[in-house]
Amino acid sequence: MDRIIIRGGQRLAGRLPISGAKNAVLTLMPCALLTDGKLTLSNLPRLADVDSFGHLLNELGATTKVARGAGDEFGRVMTIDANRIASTVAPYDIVRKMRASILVLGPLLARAGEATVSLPGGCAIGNRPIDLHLKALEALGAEIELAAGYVRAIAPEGGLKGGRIVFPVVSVGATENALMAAVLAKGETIIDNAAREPEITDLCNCLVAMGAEIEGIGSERLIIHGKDRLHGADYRVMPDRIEAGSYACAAAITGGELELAGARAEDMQAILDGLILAGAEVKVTESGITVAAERRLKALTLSTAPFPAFPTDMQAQFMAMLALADGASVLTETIFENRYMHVPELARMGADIQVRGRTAVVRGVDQLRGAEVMATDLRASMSLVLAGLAAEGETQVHRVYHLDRGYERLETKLSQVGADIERAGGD
Ligand SMILES: CC(=O)N[C@H]1[C@@H](OP(=O)(O)OP(=O)(O)OC[C@H]2O[C@@H](n3ccc(=O)[nH]c3=O)[C@H](O)[C@@H]2O)O[C@H](CO)[C@@H](O)[C@@H]1O
Ligand SMILES: C=C(OP(=O)(O)O)C(=O)O
Repeated sequence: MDRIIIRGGQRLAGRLPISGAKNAVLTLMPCALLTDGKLTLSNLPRLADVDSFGHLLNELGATTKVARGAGDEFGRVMTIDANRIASTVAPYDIVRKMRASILVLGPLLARAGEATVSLPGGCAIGNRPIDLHLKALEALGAEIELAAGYVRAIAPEGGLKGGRIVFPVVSVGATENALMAAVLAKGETIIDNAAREPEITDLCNCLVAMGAEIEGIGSERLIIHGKDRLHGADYRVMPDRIEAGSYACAAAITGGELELAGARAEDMQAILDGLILAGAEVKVTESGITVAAERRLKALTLSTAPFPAFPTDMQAQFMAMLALADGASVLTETIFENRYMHVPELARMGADIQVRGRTAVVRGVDQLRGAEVMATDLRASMSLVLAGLAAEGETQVHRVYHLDRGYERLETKLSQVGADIERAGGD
């Protein structure tokens, strides 16, 4: 298994292009199942999850073609043709690699009238049930059965019917599945307490480009007027706000200055506010966002919550950054019950962090030291890379496959702005 080797202490400076968003592309790809036309996605990031989702779509009978993007620095173009759905079963082997596979449930059910998807199960950051996805589909008339580790959903005679969905808690994935099912249901669907993450807006915009009718885009109430059919479309994947936020932390933790080319400030205001409060300088330009830090950062108090608040997907990266700040920071994780797997690894590099329940107190230290550390999940891995960039000496981050799920060409991008970083094989 590959590892990443970082010799820390380099100040990062320069222009770093931001790729298409993982969490957007993973909900845009299943939209192809809603139409017999072709869906062409540009600004497609090179990520293991995109490959896995492509394999899943192939398994269902869709063809996927990938080409180089014109003018894009990294982005590619994928054309998905699900003219014929050959299977409505998403097998365990693919679903276990990528939880977002559950997002084929809504579209398959809406278009083919049935779907059988392996239950994704728990993962390192928490339990992650799918009860809200299933309740939402039931509200549209689906019958659901759980057996042998699979969820089987069947639409009523004549197809799904519009309905009323009120989410008791905000769920990104459940909102996505509900939306993708409702666009082909008969009549009107109202979704209340919908997630408002920018990736949901991206999904709505793509569905509208395919002929869907959705009111309230970007708000917590979505009203969908179902259509008999959707058509193909060309759609550009939004920039990755979490990748941009992660590299903003890389600029801040190394006392450097990075231009995050293509990043959109309106998608990540809470992240930028956090950086500014910590003492970083943030400039929004026409082509992206520039983040710089000249002095030692200051401690922060932060709590994760659904958009527009501070995202859980940035908690680990901020923790690494604050491990070197002046004073004691208090971070509270309210979304996932077990998202502190990076704490013991950061501690091995000299960080002073105490976790009590959902709250972590991070007392800034003067220096981190390189060490061999183990990545446990995607953002935990990034927090270790960030710590390694600032640490004295060499850091080896093992289990790099987590990073490959969500960061396109991490070593290339970071070495182009001055990091001493490389990928090495086998451990
Ligand atoms: C591919 C993708 O877009 N992943 C993102 C998505 O994950 P994902 O869509 O899985 O996250 P959710 O928003 O659904 O989860 C939020 C909370 O709701 C709970 N829950 C969720 C569904 C359900 O049926 N029942 C239930 O109890 C979860 O356990 C969690 O505590 O949003 C998360 C929260 O912003 C991000 O961290 C992930 O990066
Ligand atoms: C938790 C994440 O992703 P996923 O939902 O794909 O596991 C993430 O992107 O940080």
